[in-house]
Amino acid sequence: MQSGDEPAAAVLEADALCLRFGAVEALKSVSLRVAPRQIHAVIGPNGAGKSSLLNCLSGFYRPQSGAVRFCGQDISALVPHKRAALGISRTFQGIQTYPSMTARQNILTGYDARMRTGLFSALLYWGRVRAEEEAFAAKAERIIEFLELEELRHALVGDMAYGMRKRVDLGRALALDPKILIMDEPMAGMSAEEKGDLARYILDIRDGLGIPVVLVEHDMEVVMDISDRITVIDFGQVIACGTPAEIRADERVIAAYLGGGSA
Ligand SMILES: Nc1ncnc2c1ncn2[C@@H]1O[C@H](COP(=O)(O)OP(=O)(O)OP(=O)(O)O)[C@@H](O)[C@H]1O
Repeated sequence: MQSGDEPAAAVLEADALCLRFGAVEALKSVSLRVAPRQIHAVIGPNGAGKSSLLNCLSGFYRPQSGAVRFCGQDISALVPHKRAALGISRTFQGIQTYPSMTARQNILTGYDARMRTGLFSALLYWGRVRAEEEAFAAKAERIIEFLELEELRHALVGDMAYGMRKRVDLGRALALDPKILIMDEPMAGMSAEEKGDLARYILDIRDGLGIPVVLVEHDMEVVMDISDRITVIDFGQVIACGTPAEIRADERVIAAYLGGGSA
C-alpha cells in the first residue's frame, strides 16, 4: 500500500468539474487526482455523483466547466474512444461481454479499439495484419493466465456464472493495454467469494501490472481493504479525501452516511 501523502505526479486528474442536468447539479467543482500505482475509490451515498464523475473521466459526460487531464495532457475535449486509445480503460455496471462468444474471443474484442490497420491498408498489407493479430492473441493468452481463466478459455461466456463473466469483462478491459482502469461498481451482485477473488485481481493489477485503478464501489469492507486513497462525494461535492483510516474517522463522512446514505 502507498502512504497517504499526496504523490507528485497524477496519471488521471479531474480539476473543478461542474456538471448539471437541467436544475440538477450532479457535480459541483469536483477534483480528483489518481497517482501511479494507486487504487483510488470514489464513495458516497446514492445519487451523490459518483457515476457522473466516472462518466466525465471516461468522456461519456461532458462537464460544463473544469478539466480532465491524463498524464498531464488536457483530454477534456476527447470523445470516449479517443480516451480509450490513450489507455483509459473502463468496466461498467453489469456485464458487457458477448454471451455467444468464448472467454478468449471476448477478450480479443478488447483489441478492436487498438487495431492500427484499417480495412484499406489491411488489403494492402496482409502480413502486417497477421503480425498484429498474432501479437494480440499472445497478449490475450497472458490475460487469460493472469485472470486464471485457462480452463474456461473456450467456454461460452453465456454459460458462465456471474463472477466468471465479470472476470472475462475485466479481461476485455485489460486487453486495451490500459494505463489506468476505471471500474464502476465491480463487486455489485457478487457472492463473498467472487468479491474476494476480484479484490485480489484488482490488487494484482496495481502491483503486478503497475496499473492504477479508480473504482466506484458500495461494498465498504472491500473499499477499506484494498484502497490506497478514497474520495468521498456527497450531493455533488467532495467532502473528504484520504487514506481508509482517515476516511473512517472523518466526521463529515460519518454524518453523510448516517444522515441518509444507503451506500
Ligand atoms: N443522464 C442523466 N440525466 C439526468 N440526471 C442525471 C443523469 N445522470 C445522473 N443524473 C443525476 O445526477 C445526480 C448524480 O447521479 P449519479 O448517478 O452520478 O450518482 P451516484 O453517486 O453514482 O448514485 P448511485 O450510487 O445511486 O449509482 C442524481 O441526481 C442523478 O439523478
